[in-house]
This record gives sequence, structure tokens and C-alpha cells, in this order.
Amino acid sequence: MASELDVRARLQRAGQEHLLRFCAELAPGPRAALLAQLEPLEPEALREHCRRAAAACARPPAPAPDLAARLRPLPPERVGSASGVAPQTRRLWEEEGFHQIALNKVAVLLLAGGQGTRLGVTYPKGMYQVGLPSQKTLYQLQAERIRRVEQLAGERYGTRCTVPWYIMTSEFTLGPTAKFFKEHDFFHLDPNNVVMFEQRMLPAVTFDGRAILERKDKVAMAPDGNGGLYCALADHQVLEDMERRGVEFVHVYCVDNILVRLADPVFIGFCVLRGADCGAKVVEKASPEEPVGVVCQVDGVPQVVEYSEISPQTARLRAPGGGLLYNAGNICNHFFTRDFLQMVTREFEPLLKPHVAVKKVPYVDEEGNPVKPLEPNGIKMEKFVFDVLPFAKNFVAFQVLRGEEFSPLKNADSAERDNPSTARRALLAQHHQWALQAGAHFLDAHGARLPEQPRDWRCTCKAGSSSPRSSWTWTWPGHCRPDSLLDLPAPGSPRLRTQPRPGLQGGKQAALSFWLQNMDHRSKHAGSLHEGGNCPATRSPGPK
Ligand SMILES: CC(=O)N[C@H]1[C@@H](OP(=O)(O)OP(=O)(O)OC[C@H]2O[C@@H](n3ccc(=O)[nH]c3=O)[C@H](O)[C@@H]2O)O[C@H](CO)[C@@H](O)[C@@H]1O
Repeated sequence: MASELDVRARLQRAGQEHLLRFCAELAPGPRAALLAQLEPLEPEALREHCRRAAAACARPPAPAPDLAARLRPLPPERVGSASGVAPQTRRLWEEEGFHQIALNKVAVLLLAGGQGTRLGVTYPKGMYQVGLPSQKTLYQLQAERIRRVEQLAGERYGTRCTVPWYIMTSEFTLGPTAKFFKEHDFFHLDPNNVVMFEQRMLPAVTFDGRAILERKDKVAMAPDGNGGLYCALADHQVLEDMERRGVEFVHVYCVDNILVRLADPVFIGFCVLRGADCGAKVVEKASPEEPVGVVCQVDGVPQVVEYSEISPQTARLRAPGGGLLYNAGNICNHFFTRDFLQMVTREFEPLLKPHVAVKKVPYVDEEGNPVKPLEPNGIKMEKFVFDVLPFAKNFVAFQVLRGEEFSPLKNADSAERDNPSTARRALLAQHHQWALQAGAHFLDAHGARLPEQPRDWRCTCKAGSSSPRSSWTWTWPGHCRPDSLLDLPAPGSPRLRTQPRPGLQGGKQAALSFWLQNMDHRSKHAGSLHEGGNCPATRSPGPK
């Protein structure tokens, strides 16, 4: 370990010697911890980081004044649509995607280094459960969808498929995530195919360019943004690991979209057949104010302009048809070829410009007292995962339907949208739809069919409510196995009762009725259904 003297000399070169101002009064343990934290900080890089942060802060916190004039929507030839195409084209994309998956050329990569501040949890967001009857967490839902897509591709091509799962974590999320996966037996995935790696951390900086001490023995650090991915890929030789496994295509996604389709064969197939090196899924923006980035062109080059960096006037502009001019909302689902990622890590990463986030950063004052600021006092510098789009040779966007693919969990239930309730409802609606598409019929307690389009999916399912309110039954064709399709409480749980329905052919059809404790009295149709994975293959006709 470096001596205090060495570390002091390095900090002097970076102009950040104040970080050692309490060092002399620290006990040996905390002092060693502080020195260990400071040792890896390269003096030149630290100096540059602090200088950039202060310079960025000196500029007015507004979108670049000339940005609006340089923006254009993406040209239509760069945009594909999952819903607006002929079914045979969609099938072609899907087939190509499954083919690549069956060849073991597809991996998924989860960005899970964020802190979940808006949701208000202190643990990694992937460990959050939104109150489904099955009590599954986001991580579990994702793991099961990976298994399902492997299974579907395997069934089509008669092979054993593996979709490796790369998970980028940060200092905040690595420990708890790794522990959680071990405790849950990696959700029955092969641990060799789950690769966790850590992104870098950067010091938070005051407006005048001084790194902040959070405690006498600790510098305030934050992950370097989800664009820290590219350094992290290089730091941990992740692309080499992909190469060894034969992975060519990577689906990168963010942790909080409960509807995410892991390694979505349609998206993968579309990108591969278009010869894209880089792609992004988009949904139509719900409103000008929705906090999603906009996929567009700046100076003729495809790019995402983040919601924090577009002016309200530009966000409100309308196209001649009346819709939003910039309506391609980024849902943080990206397609990259491994070759492109290799080029980024080798050549382009140093060209990425960090973005500035002004935050309230806890610190110690000159006397060493801890302070929780009420106003923003510090700057965190972040790179964004989509900042590499301008380097793509052939970028494509892929428009999908919000109801089918996007319901992010950003906020606590006190917020109006993007909260646990909206995420839960979105998942139930998605699974209900998949069950219908797979040929399931929903029956009421008397065996009569329920309408296929429940009128009120807005009912709330309150976790923990005690009295059963309703029961229902559904049937499904023999090829849909309920255990892999349904989001159910664990077997044996008092919330789940199964009963065979007389008259149904064993094996061909089955029936299940269960009490839904968590139902709001306003709707009889809310359910707790299935994660059929990337469902397309379950979409075969049901029994007549
Ligand atoms: C920069 C970025 O991608 N912004 C997108 C992100 O915004 P948003 O601001 O919601 O992004 P988040 O802060 O939720 O981060 C997105 C993902 O990146 C991960 N993360 C974040 C910071 C970090 O240092 N390390 C890390 O891995 C998070 O864990 C999360 O999985 O999702 C929205 C859709 O929901 C998009 O419209 C935004 O364009």
C-alpha cells in the first residue's frame, strides 16, 4: 500500500491535497481506508476531472443554445417498427433472432450500477419486488426471461442454447447483487453464464472544483454513469470473454423496465438483417415532459438527446401530423455488435464527453462535522451509454409499443407514474395478453368466459391485504405449461389453491382456480400471470 507521503504528493499534483486534512487525527484503520481509496486516483486524471466539473458548472445550466437548430427527427429509413409491419416480415426478424440465439451468438448485458435514489431504496433496484403475487424481484423476472428465450430458441433448433448474462454493477451494487444471486441459486441459471463486473467510481466535486470529503475518512464517490460501461468492459476484459464464447451481438438494457424482453429475437433479428452495428428501441413519447431521452439526429448524426438536455420548447414541437416532432422515446434498450463495442473501447471512449449532474452531496465541514445539504452543492460527472451512437456506421431505431415493452420503475408509489403500482399493472396486463395469444381462456367462477379485453386494468393490487375478494379459473392449451407461464404465489402458499376442473382432458388442458387476495374490488379481471419469457413462440392457436 502507498504511504501517506506518496498519496499526499499525488494529491498535490492534482490540486486536491485538502482530502487529507483530517488524516492526522484518524485512527490507523480509517486512515488506511482513506489512503486505499485515494491511492488509485491518477493525479492527472483527477486534476482534469475536477477542472472539467468546475468548468461545466460555470456554464449556465441550460440546453446548448444552438441545439434546437441542429436537431432533426430520425429519417424514416433508419426506423423499423415491431407493430407496423406485415406479420411475415416480423416473423422473418423473429426467426433470424432465434437463429442467432440458437447459435449462441447473443448475450444480454444489464446496466445495474445505478443507486435507485428516486425509488428511495438503499439496495440495488434489481432486488426490488413490485408486489406481484409471486413476489418475484426484477432480477428474478429477468433471469426467468433469459431461461425462457434460451428454451424457445433451443426448441426451435434442437440445440442447447446459452444467452450469457453480463451484469455491470458499481461499488454500491456489486456486493448485495452477488449475495442475492447466490442466495437465490442464480435463479437456476448456470453461474458460469452470469458474469458480474464493476464500473468505475468518480469523486463528486464542489462547484469550484474541489473533490468532496463525505466523511473524514472517505471521499464522496459516485458511479461514472451507465456510459462507464465502456471503460468497465475494458477494465474487466469482458469483450474477450464474449469472444471466447462466440458472442457477436449484445442486448444492453437498464434494470428497471419490468416489461423488458431479454434478447428479444424480433429486435435482434431486425438489427442483424439490417446490418446494424448499433440500435435502440424506442416508444412514442407519452408527453413532451416525459423524462425519456429522444432518439434523433444532431447535425445529421444519430444521437440520443437526454431529457435533461432538451429545452421544453423543443420537446413540445409538433410534426405536421400533430404528433410530437421528437417522439422517439429512448427506453434504454440497445443493440451492439461485439465488433462495435471493441472499437468503442479501443478508440472512441476517450472522446466521450461527460455530462454534469448537480446534486446534494453529504460532506464534512471544516471542523469535521457531517452536513446533509438542503441545496445542491456538488457535481457528479457521468457518461451515458448512448453517447457512442454517433460513432456507429449503421445505426437503426426500432419502435415498439409502450404497453408491450415499456414500464419503468423509477419512483416510489407517492409519484403519479413509473412507480411500483404502474409496473405491476403493466406486467399483469402483458402476461394476460400473452396468455390470450397463447390460446388461454379466462373463466369466471361459474365457468363463463371473461371478456378478452378487461375494461379496467387500472385496479390496484395491494400487497398484504388480508381477505380473499375473488376467485377465478382459467384454462390453457396443453402446450402452455402453467408453471412457466403464470406469475403465481409459491406452491403451498395460503394464497394459492388449485383444483382440477372436472371434464378437462388430463395433460391436454388443465384448470386452476386461485384466490386473489391482492385484488381491488373494482375489478374482477386483474390477474397475476405469466412470464412466458419472450412470448412469441407461445403464440400458437389454442384449443377449439
Ligand atoms: C443515460 C441513460 O441511459 N438515460 C436513459 C435512462 O434514463 P434514467 O435517468 O431513468 O436512467 P437511470 O438513472 O435509471 O439509469 C439507467 C440504467 O443505467 C444504470 N446505471 C446508471 C448509472 C450508473 O452509473 N451506472 C448504471 O449502471 C441504472 O442502474 C439503470 O439500469 O432510461 C430512460 C428510460 O427509462 C431513457 O429514456 C434515458 O434516455
